[in-house]
Amino acid sequence: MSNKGNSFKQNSAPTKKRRTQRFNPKPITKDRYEEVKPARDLTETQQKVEKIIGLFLLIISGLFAVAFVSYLFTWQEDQSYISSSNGGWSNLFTTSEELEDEDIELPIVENKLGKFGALLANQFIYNWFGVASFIFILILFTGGYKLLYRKNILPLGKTIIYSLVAIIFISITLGFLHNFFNDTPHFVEGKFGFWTNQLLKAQIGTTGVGGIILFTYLTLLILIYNLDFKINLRNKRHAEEDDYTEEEEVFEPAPFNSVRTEAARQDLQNTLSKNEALENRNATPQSEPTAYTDLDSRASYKPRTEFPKNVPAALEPTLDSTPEIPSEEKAPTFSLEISEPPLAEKPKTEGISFTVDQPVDETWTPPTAAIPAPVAPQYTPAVDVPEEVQESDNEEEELNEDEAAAALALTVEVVKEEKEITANDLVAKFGQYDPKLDLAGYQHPHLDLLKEYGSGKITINQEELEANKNRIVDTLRNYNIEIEHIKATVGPTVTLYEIIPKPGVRISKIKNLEDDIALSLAALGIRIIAPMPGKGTIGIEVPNSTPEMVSMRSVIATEKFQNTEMDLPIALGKTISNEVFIADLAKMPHLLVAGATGQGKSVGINAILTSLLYKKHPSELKFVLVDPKKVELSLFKTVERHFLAKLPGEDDAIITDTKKVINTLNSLCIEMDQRYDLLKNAQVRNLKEYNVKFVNRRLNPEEGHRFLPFIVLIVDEFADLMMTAGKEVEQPIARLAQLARAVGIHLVIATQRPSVNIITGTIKANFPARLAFRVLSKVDSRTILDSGGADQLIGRGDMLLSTGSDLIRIQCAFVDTPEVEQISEFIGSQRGYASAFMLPEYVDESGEGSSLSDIDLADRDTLFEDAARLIVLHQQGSTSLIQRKLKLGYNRAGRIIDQLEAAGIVGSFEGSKAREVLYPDEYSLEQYLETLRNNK
Ligand SMILES: Nc1ncnc2c1ncn2[C@@H]1O[C@H](COP(=O)(O)OP(=O)(O)OP(=O)(O)O)[C@@H](O)[C@H]1O
Repeated sequence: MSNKGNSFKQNSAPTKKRRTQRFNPKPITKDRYEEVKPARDLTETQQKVEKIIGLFLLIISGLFAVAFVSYLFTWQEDQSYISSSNGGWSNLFTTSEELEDEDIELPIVENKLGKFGALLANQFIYNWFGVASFIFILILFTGGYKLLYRKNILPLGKTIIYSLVAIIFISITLGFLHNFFNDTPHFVEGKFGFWTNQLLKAQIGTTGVGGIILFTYLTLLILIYNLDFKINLRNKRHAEEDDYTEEEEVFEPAPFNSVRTEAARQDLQNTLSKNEALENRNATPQSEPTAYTDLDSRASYKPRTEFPKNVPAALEPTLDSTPEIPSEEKAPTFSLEISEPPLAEKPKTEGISFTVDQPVDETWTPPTAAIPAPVAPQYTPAVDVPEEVQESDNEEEELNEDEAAAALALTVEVVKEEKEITANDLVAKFGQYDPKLDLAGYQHPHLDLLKEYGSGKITINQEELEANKNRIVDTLRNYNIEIEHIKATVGPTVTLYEIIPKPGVRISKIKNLEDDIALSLAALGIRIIAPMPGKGTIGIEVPNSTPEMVSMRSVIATEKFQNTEMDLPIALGKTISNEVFIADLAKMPHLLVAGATGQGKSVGINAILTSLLYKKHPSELKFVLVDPKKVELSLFKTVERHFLAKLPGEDDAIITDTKKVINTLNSLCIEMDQRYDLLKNAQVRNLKEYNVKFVNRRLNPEEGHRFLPFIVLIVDEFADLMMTAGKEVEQPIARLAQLARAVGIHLVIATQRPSVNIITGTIKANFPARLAFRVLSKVDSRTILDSGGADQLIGRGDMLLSTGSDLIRIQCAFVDTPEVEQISEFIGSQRGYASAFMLPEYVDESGEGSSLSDIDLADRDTLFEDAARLIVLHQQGSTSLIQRKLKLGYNRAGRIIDQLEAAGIVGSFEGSKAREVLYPDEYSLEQYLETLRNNK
């Protein structure tokens, strides 16, 4: 795989162009136009008023533009009319004759907007803010556009605030510059700019005003671009180095070959080992790669010439705090905080041999020419460190305590400073590490690849509402339940009627009437929520007679999705109150999806994938796609070199074969373990903190550190896997679900059959977020959601999301196969990485992988099925049992047990113990045997 893409040089010496790309906010393109919240809350009259005001503002903005532009050319000619000494605005109401009497020449004005235009432009430009007044046109246009089209061309609030600030500063700055260019017309800065400057000048002089203006602009640059004052930093560093050299002389021991040197070095090692102990408080072993950094620090005790000045990064002993992602204010997005397991508790994978095939494209290649490799100090080769540290431990008591304390204090300080400077220096010199640089020209899919379905608006059928309301009230009245108040909220597919019963009515009574209400409304999919959490009402959800499709486009186009700061935003659809629902997969942190066949599960999975593809850059996210059905996810094959991850040596990134699924899951476990080790070395708690540190060049790629993309595992048909591989799949899935969230590995597991032997207790416990499409029975609904409800959904993307505490009904966004194809092709046609993201290699621990795969299940023993039943019945996987009961010879029984293992009915050979039986009951076995027979 080529490594050129992300070479240090490319990522280290940003050209001017690159900086601009990084710092400049994204240009506003048509795709980024955001839709304003639907006008469903407004009455028709209000909507009309809004449109009229919008149109008015747009036209006014056009007229302002005409008046202002023409003022620039005609102000001199119109001077006599507009000057306040001649009457100013009051002239507007004076007739031509009267003006003529006052010796004002005709034609009165040249301004293209006539007398009014001349006066208006004069007011804004001359009397107020000078040419900066043109910005008012932008404000009027943005406001007008928003009201008329119900779309934001720019965020209105921000535009107004920024524009007003800009008007003031531009006016003042131009006023200041006027001091130096006297021949410019006076209206350039307007009276505001002029007088503000005069006032300030009187107090602090021209230089003072210049200083304030410069300060203001630099402050703005810092606020917007976090401007770096590199020169200062570098100077500071040199100054510090110089200071340090002086101190260094005090501590410089005698020549290295003398006995005294050896002792001094020993002391130093002792203090360093203490220092390391302090820094790695929570158990970084001395031989861990961090020694590299510390060695560099040790080198600081060598003469200057050997100091590795350009060490790429250094570990920073304090934890970086990750900036909090502001949660969406109004949106009902949920964020599920689950405390991460302490690193120490992370189980280790034992006995699995693997080699790491590091995807070079994803890593920062260490400097070669630009930055010399660190010079290892001659007297302390890296490999010697642990040994010496041990020795020093033994001699610790012999140390002179005072000296040690002094040396320790100094060392800690020096080490810290050097690390700080090295990392900061690198950032100052080369900018932050940019993971996107390899595919800098990558374009996110644009909105036009998605289709608009339906009108996108909710049509309220008053008659239907009224009729349903009456029927609900009547039905309840038949059962002597009186209602105080009833209110309807119309969603895309379902209308929610909230009722407040008269005091004294028992809630359970209404809940029991579910079927009766459904009967009276002659509608499927009635769901009663009694009581509505946090509302004090009882909700009755009734399907609309004409459901509205929610298109993926209408969800992706919203401001809420475009501006979301979530790590892994998934736009699921719209809630019952027609609000766009976006959830953060990173916080869920895993999602279990269930639904009977044909109810919208595949569309749901496509919606999840599409949202992530729209939002993330290929460097930030990789998918592991498991598709036993072989057809559902094959559309994503084209994005292999951008977004997919696979095992080394595999041809296909989309995994369809059960054995390969097991290998991939185990490989993901290894990736998880490796990531935990990296996190531990970096002394951070999660992927985000880790990446922040890496981007700030505080982690050394030579120690194996790399930018870590999120990995999302999507399994389209989990039941199939559980049937064929049982525990072998369940175990790694459970392990990943328990531990992987902190290292950015998230799982989305879908199943048609939410039965307890598929969604086992272990799996359920680790998937707090569950998404249920319509299922066929209440039992299934209980299995997936721990409550009923999913059996009452109406299908076609109608779904319930359980977040542990809440149950939210959502209409899933619809994205059709051709759209997904187009998106994949759009991404696939762009330049990608040399290959898919490589997962660590997994070699089957038992070494039986190859021999098992040699077994051809199509060529099963005639007694294979009988043996399987026998073993499942006795729950004992032993060859001798088959031998005895089926009266077979050892060899044949042995062959059958191998076949049973290859078929995933029994586990692997476990020495003297009987093999594990992977099917709990005959029923599941029979189902599996049937699949085997059909596949024959
Ligand atoms: N969100 C949605 N909005 C409107 N219609 C939908 C939606 N989701 C699914 N449908 C309709 O339902 C049909 C079946 O959906 P889908 O293929 O996703 O079902 P499924 O649960 O994956 O079925 P299977 O498990 O058999 O693959 C779609 O072809 C589409 O017509």
